[in-house]
Amino acid sequence: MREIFKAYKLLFGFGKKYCKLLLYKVFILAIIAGLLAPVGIYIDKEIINRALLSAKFNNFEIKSLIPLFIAFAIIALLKQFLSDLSYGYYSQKFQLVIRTKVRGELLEKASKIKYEYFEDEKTVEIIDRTFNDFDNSVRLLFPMYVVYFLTSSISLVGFIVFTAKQAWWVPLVLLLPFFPYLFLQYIKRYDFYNVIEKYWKKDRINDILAEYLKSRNYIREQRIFNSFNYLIDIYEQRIIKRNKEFEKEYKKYWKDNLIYNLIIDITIVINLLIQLYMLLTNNPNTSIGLFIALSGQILGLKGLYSGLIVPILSSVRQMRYINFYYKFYEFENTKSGSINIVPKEIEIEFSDVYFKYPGTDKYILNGVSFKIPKGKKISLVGANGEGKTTLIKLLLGLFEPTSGHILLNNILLDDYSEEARCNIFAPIFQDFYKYSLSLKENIAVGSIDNIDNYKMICEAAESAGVTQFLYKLPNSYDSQLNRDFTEGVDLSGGQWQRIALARAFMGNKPCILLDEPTSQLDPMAEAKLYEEFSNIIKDKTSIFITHRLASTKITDKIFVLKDGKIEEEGSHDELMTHMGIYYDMFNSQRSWYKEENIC
Ligand SMILES: Nc1ncnc2c1ncn2[C@@H]1O[C@H](COP(=O)(O)OP(=O)(O)OP(=O)(O)O)[C@@H](O)[C@H]1O
Repeated sequence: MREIFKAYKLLFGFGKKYCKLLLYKVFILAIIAGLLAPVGIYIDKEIINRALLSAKFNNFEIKSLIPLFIAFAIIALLKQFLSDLSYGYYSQKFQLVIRTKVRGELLEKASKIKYEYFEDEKTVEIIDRTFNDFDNSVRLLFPMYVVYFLTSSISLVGFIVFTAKQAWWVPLVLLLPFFPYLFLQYIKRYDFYNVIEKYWKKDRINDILAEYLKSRNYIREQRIFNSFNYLIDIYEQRIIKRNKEFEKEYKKYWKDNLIYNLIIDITIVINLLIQLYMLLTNNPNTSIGLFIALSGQILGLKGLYSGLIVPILSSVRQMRYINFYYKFYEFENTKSGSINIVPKEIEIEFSDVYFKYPGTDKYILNGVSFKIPKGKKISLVGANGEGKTTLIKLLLGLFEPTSGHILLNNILLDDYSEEARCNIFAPIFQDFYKYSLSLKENIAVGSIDNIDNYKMICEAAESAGVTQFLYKLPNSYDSQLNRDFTEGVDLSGGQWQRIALARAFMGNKPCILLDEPTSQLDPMAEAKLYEEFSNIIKDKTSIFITHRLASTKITDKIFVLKDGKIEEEGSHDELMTHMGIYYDMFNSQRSWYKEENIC
């Protein structure tokens, strides 16, 4: 219960902050809607009693009934109007506020939390559900449940007032099944919600599979490999299995509901009989009018009960989603030190760095130590999965070392502010993002502060060779990329890679980190880029991850990563003389090139 109050405090806080008036309007509306029930009973009673009286004495006077008829019509219309206003308008409006303002707050928080939360399944669930389920829960909790609960409570009070006048025990009979009904519903429904929760993980896996079946990038491969039917089969089998399990739960739920409904139905009959008894025994506070008016309401007792119970019970379920919101806000923000200066030159030092990914036991880095002097360029090589990209992620502060230190110009990396770090490093990963934005924006994301610096964007594009295909684009730098929009243009992998490179050249950052920057370029383009590279990166400190060992020649030194350690270190010639891992790797590639030449 405390959690529910806490959640409503949070929601009313949003309401107060973003739409104060709406908050008040909802409460006023709910109170009016609640009052309509007892007022309706009174009006119905009066109309029937007066009509019967007139008929008895044969002096039917329509005039005296007109105000009552008008009130009757107003109540009937108002009921519908208030319901539409509440569920059709206020509810949507509040959700829109949540979707825009609160989601904006969530996005801002997401931009600050440590990157590691996006790579751990447990925390990914929290992020996913905060974004997807939270605003839906909010819509239900407010205004829906609030209106539902307030309206039903006030209606019930009206009911109690009318029936208590007949005899003190009549409202008790009315309320008698409420508590066992609430209790049974609580236990069973709670179970049912627990079952639903278990399916989140399975549903997520299915959703990911469904995404493969409808997303352009995946469909191409499925067509080529003809794996479409196989994936559809898996998807269908999973869904059928899930639905069967779910069906069992629904059946159980339906059976339980039969019992609840029976309790309510028996209550309805008992209360109707009580009203009849009151009428037949000439109870002074009963009349035919009241009997008919109350009977109508008693028949709707189920709605009244669910109006009281559903908001309470469903609120319990919604708390799970609201809890995701709290957990999300408990995520630590990326550490940001106090040093705001961006040095012109950077020296990088890893000192005995150990690292394992959060939630895993295996050390990916096992005591890595090295130093890259200012302005020097190194190649980082090693077999797949040796931890090259991981090392870059650590250098960027996306993850923190499990132990050991990373220093920039002899200062701990953590001591630099986040902003400074962003302005020091220009990283390009293998899986860089292809934004459905204009070419200009796609380049400028590398240093978004320079989005309007046309000269810088052009220079970055020139350095990365983007200008070589610029003439093919319909609107030059303003061309929309990707085919998500009708006017969008598709580019080749190599062309995209050049754009990604251009991002790295934005903002004149002192340290460039390139993770396989030329893997998609054709050999001539790659060779040319290497030629130009020294000029482009000039005095910048650079780390160059590559599997094409020929490219290591443009760097000053080569580090070979093996079993989480720098196993070899030196120039190309030194490592070749050493005849270790690098020597073997280089020779295997050399022989491959030779064979190809022979062909
Ligand atoms: N978020 C993560 N959680 C757990 N393990 C991870 C995560 N990301 C990567 N790994 C693991 O870390 C190891 C190193 O991965 P990394 O991408 O750094 O290798 P790499 O040397 O860059 O490989 P490649 O040459 O294939 O790009 C791999 O075994 C990988 O499975």
